[in-house]
Amino acid sequence: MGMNEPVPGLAAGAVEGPWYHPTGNEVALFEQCHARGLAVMLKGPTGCGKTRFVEHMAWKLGRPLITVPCHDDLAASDLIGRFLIQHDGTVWQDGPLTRAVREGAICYLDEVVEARQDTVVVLHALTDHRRILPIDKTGEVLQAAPGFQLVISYNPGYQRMLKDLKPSTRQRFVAMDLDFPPPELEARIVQHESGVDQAAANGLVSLAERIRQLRDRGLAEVPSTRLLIAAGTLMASGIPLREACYAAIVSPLSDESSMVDALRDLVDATFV
Ligand SMILES: Nc1ncnc2c1ncn2[C@@H]1O[C@H](COP(=O)(O)OP(=O)(O)OP(=O)(O)O)[C@@H](O)[C@H]1O
Repeated sequence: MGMNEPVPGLAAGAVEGPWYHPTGNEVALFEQCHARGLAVMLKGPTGCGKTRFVEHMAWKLGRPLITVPCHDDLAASDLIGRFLIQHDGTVWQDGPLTRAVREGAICYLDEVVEARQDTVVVLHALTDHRRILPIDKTGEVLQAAPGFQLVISYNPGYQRMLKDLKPSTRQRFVAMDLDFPPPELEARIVQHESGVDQAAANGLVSLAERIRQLRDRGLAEVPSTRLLIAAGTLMASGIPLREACYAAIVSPLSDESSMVDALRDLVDATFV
């Protein structure tokens, strides 16, 4: 989701909110962190439900949500704001973090480990008792409005050797581990999100279980709940089961022919 875009499902499903099925005690834990102004770090593999969880919690807590996808070019000014040159001078424009601080929104920094270290450091004064955001360029020091909460996501397996969060940053967050849900629950999620029938959802999850065992045998990324939902969506729209799995699970996971063959064999064994 891009910066500043509305939360999907919020307008359409405002009564029910973005659907999220808890996998443990994460809802109560998040609520307590929110009430006490504690920043949260969501740890977990790609596509396991971190973003959906934040969307759900923002809705549940009645706070606006401002999402920022992080990347290695993300500068502090992309978060805080900058002066824009106009015909009659310059005007200051708040960045997404500053807006969240002023509005008392939940600010979600997706894949924060991608951001430059000097960018991450601007978060520090917001994550302790001060709850302030100094804006050097305007000389302002903003006090975070009630309801402001910082949430970051972090995929511990991804690029582990290359990038990591500094301990001084990590220790400013309450960490919550979100992993793929247990099989029965993951099947329910796949069924709900894709509209596929129960038998096919169970099949997709047992396929995922088998493929996830290949993690240490040459498969860099294992299939996420998101991939299973994509395959289920194709199935529900009439694409034959195996074809849907080849397109939505096997091909996105690997380009290497021996691995692709092994994955296809697993698909064929699951959906005989
Ligand atoms: N517990 C859950 N309840 C409801 N839906 C879920 C749950 N877990 C996963 N999903 C589904 O999986 C999809 C992918 O999850 P999401 O986009 O939240 O992953 P993510 O962990 O934020 O991934 P990334 O790290 O790639 O951003 C969601 O759109 C949702 O359909």
